[in-house]
Amino acid sequence: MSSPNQSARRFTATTLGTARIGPHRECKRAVEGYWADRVTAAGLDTVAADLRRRSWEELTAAGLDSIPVNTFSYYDHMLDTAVMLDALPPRVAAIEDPLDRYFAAARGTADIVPLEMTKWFDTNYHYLVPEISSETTFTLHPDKVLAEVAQAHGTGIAARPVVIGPITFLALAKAVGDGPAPITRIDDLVPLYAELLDRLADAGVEWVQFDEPALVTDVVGGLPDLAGSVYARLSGVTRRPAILVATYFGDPGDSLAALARTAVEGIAVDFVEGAVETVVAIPELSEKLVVAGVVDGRNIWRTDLDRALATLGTLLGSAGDLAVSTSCSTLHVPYSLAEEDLLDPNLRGWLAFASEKFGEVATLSRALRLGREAETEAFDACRAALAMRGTDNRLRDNAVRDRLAAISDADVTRGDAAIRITEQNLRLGLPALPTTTIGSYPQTAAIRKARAALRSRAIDRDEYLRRMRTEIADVVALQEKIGLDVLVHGEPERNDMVQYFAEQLDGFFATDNGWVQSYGTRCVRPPILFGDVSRRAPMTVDWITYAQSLTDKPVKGMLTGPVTILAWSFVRDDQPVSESASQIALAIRDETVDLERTGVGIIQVDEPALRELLPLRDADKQAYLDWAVRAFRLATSGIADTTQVHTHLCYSEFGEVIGAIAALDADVTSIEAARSHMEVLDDLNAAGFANGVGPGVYDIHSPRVPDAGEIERLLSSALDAVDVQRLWVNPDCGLKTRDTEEVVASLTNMVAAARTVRASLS
Ligand SMILES: Nc1nc2c(c(=O)[nH]1)N[C@@H](CNc1ccc(C(=O)N[C@@H](CCC(=O)N[C@@H](CCC(=O)N[C@@H](CCC(=O)O)C(=O)O)C(=O)O)C(=O)O)cc1)CN2
Ligand code: MET
Ligand SMILES: [Zn+2]
Repeated sequence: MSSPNQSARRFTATTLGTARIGPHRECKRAVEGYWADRVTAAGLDTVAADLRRRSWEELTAAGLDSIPVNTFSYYDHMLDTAVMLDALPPRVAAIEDPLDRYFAAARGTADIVPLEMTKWFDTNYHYLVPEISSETTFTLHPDKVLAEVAQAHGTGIAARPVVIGPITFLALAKAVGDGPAPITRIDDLVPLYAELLDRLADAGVEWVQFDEPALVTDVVGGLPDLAGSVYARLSGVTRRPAILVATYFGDPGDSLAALARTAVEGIAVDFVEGAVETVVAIPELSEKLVVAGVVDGRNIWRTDLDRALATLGTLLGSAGDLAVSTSCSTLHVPYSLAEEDLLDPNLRGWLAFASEKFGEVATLSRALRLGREAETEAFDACRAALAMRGTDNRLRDNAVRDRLAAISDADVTRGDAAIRITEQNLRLGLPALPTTTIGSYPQTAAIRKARAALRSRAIDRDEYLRRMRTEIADVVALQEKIGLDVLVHGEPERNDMVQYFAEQLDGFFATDNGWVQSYGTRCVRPPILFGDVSRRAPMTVDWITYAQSLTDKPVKGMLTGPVTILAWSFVRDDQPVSESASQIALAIRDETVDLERTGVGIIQVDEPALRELLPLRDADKQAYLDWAVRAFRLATSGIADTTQVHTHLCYSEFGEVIGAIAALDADVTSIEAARSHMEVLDDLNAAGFANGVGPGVYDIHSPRVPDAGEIERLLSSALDAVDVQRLWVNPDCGLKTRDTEEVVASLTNMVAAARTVRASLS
């Protein structure tokens, strides 16, 4: 096999990528400052350059000998790739300043609709979906990657630029207009990637990493053949760095053999997700560098070093050379345990955030080369911590297990849906086309400051409760003024719709500073699910009953569903996630029962993450949907048929889960539809769904205020698909990220539109 880079220095320890928000969310603050005109472009650049430098220094100091660069981003790495390929949509082309054009594509402006946002594989990270039309002409603009390489070389770093590969870029893009599926444009991209290789060689780059996580999925057909042909062509380029193709989030299956038959020098494989047998079966790998992802890049458990070293040992005979790595970018885990002062000391020993993972990678790499004896201390400490975890009595709660064992089909089934809705209508007395919102109202600076003040003890619990009640009273009054039919309390007391519940459940730990990017500048602190789950006390009852005491209109009880709590937490690796989901479902079920007991007539159980956990391979999907639906039904079947259950889903490509949405059997389902023009309603009908539905009538992710006319038109087209008795009127999602002025204007128009359409019915 002849390649220009057989002599490329093979590395031994790396990570596929790193977080970029900054250890204290410096990048988030700088970017939001730039949007608010408090920070200049130069100021932003300084913050970014400093974050990159600190990150590379940390990786080098930890002992990694190949450092990923170009993993930094002001917003999203798919968007960065679209910029690199000159594939931004024409509607932003008139914006001259490149940074402002970039942010316009990401967030929209008063009159520009942003790119759609969707989940990155089965994670809670969202990428911006590139739009490819038949008019899209790709050209190469490698400024960003070259600038990061130059910065890295300036600091003497062994930089390995990371770029999303052409297959994954196109597989995740969407066709607009009458354009064909983006993946059919692959032959237009390969020459640009070849040109990129040439430019990187000019810049003195030794290794480049092309990320191809699409290869572990079935998103488009024929991926193995495509992988073989694309990388045969790219590895045939005469002047180029060595190529590492990175697969992660699953077993690459047949794509691995296809890649191994090309002249690429390295392939990264996610061994946390299995794949050892796949590797062992491929003789061509004996000429490659296999970058072994044995340290979990997306969960927070301390690596079992003995087990990881054994896996590496198994691979030794199959790979030409082995480097140790995290399984994927550490984008998905917090920066460092060092920031967690309040963490339970036992638990701390069981965990590894990004910093600690880099240490594990280096330890394993040395142990692989020098023998375990060279790392005795690290292995001993690991064994001791894991032994402690194995015997911690908080892991098992027999009361919860006994309760679950006794659950029967009757416990996950409500009465006949048609009879339920008749009884609920009698009880609630709502008008046709009832208007409502999804739960949250703007999380204002005052609300967040109050919570920060409570944390720092600048105010006491009573003062905090008083302030939150004032917020609730304001939001209730606002909704009455706007004329909504079903009110909410506004969720001011929730730092996050998952963390809030996790903080009140046994079996979970929350972090102080465990921030992870969710999209753009928005971050979350996923709680750590470590043991059996149970509810200590009611979690929402006081807030909802307070809100209900202020109004005669119905106030919805507002809960997060078991699948979503699970999806947005770091989950246990010592039992099937389906079991954890059932345990959480029981806790939520207890809460619904308590809400009902206090007279609450409508309870919403949000499941926005239902689609996200869908397995990447077709073969695994049905089993997931079965347990996910059962968990939701377990959570919502403990109450009377006269209590109306709502659910809410967002950000979803509902296609493959539409049957599951129907199977949830909620009385009313609010669903994202504004951007897809109500098409989802036909799909729901086709799936046999006959319950109430609230297709979102405007997109809350954009600052744009919809006018009443456009909402009327959407409602009319919705009425073509569903009976008037089934249709609800609501936005796409919660309003927490918007400001009050936009919310008032949008909801006022929404209520006006509902009234107009209602009047036209009689
Ligand atoms: N977990 C989760 N995943 C989700 C969603 C979600 O709601 N939750 N929604 C979808 C979209 N994702 C989203 C993710 C985050 C946010 C979001 O608004 N995040 C906030 C943080 C929310 C939070 O945890 N707030 C805390 C801490 C707020 C904070 O930063 N406080 C300051 C101090 C307060 C101040 O002076 O402003 C600090 O700690 O420094 C609170 O309110 O208590 C942000 O990035 O700004 C929105 C949508 C999908 N995935
Ligand atoms: C991401 S789905 C959000 C649902 C939640 N009830 C809210 O309104 O914020
Ligand atoms: Zn939502």
